[in-house]
Amino acid sequence: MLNMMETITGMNQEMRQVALQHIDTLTKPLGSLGRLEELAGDLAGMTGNAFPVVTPPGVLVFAGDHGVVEEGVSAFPQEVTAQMVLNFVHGGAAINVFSRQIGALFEIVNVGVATSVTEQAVVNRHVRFGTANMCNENAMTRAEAEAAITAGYEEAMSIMDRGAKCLVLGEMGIGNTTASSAMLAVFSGMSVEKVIGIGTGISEEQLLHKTTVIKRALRNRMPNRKDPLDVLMKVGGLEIGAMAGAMLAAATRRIPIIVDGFICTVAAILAKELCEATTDYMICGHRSTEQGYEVASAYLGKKPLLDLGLRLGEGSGAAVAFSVVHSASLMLAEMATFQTASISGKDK
Ligand SMILES: Cc1cc2ncn([C@H]3O[C@H](COP(=O)(O)O)[C@@H](O)[C@H]3O)c2cc1C
Ligand SMILES: O=C(O)c1cccnc1
Repeated sequence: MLNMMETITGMNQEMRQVALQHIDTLTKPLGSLGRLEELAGDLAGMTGNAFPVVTPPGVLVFAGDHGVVEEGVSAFPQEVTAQMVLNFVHGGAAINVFSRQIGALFEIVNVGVATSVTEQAVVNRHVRFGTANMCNENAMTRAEAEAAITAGYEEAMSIMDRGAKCLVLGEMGIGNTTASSAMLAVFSGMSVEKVIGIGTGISEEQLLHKTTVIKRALRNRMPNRKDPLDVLMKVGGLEIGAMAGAMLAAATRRIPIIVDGFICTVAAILAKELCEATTDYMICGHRSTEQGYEVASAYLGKKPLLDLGLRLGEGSGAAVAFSVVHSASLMLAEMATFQTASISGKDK
């Protein structure tokens, strides 16, 4: 665990400045490409390259189940996780469509589905058959929490070895908004009411019940806010740990990470708690409408790129946001300067 984080250092500020200065010489009024300019500067700082390349992106979707679903916290039954894994294999999920659109390397990783998954196309990094119900016992052991993080770390290393220049991370796990809200309540110190949301679409009444369930779990488990692994093992999820591990790997390799919606943002917070410098490599792809997202993104200290009213997960919003990240990198690399295009500068 420790040596995973040893080699993570913050972004290269000098290279960021070099890129920003170059952007000011391009054929456009100063600052007129707004956040794309900021983003391009950040990409240069992350990669240490004045002309960063983000293609091909690598999409990793981690799947895991949640024992807490037996409390009735989701609108869908647990078996949907495994059924959606098959949908990913057959290419019919939203994330498949958007991954094809952006020419991504794609991998689905089973870290904790509750039933056995035998499909060849699914990478088997199975840690356990779903988490335990956090109301009654720890979601997982400390060793399992470490194994989930390691699985994510190693799969991210592997997809980067195969050429991925930017990571899009996603998840599938019925019940995982409950685990995410519980983790966020602990890390942010905010009330459960502020960090919950309707997930797959539960009713007002079910939302109240979900709040009660999370409060009970937090009271029974007492996660230690200062010990990120304790929070993950007591009230977290295997796919959440794996996404955090993948983020640590990307930061180690100076590869940009596009963070998806609510669940992925909570994984980003876990990665931040494990190693603060990891946040330098994160780009928040989109603003999820899950209520708790506001607290999560504020705690992470990042402003999402897109606001499309999405609340799906799977990495879908991050995959859509990839095109914006790609635009920023191409603008930096391909636009002419005032000098090369012989365009007159601004009148003094
Ligand atoms: C068909 C279907 C596809 C999904 N893809 C992502 N999620 C999303 O919904 C789940 C979290 O919501 P909750 O905590 O309310 O269960 C996660 O699996 C998340 O990725 C899906 C949910 C469903 C039903
Ligand atoms: O924003 C998300 O990641 C999200 C929100 C609701 C349900 N599933 C995922």
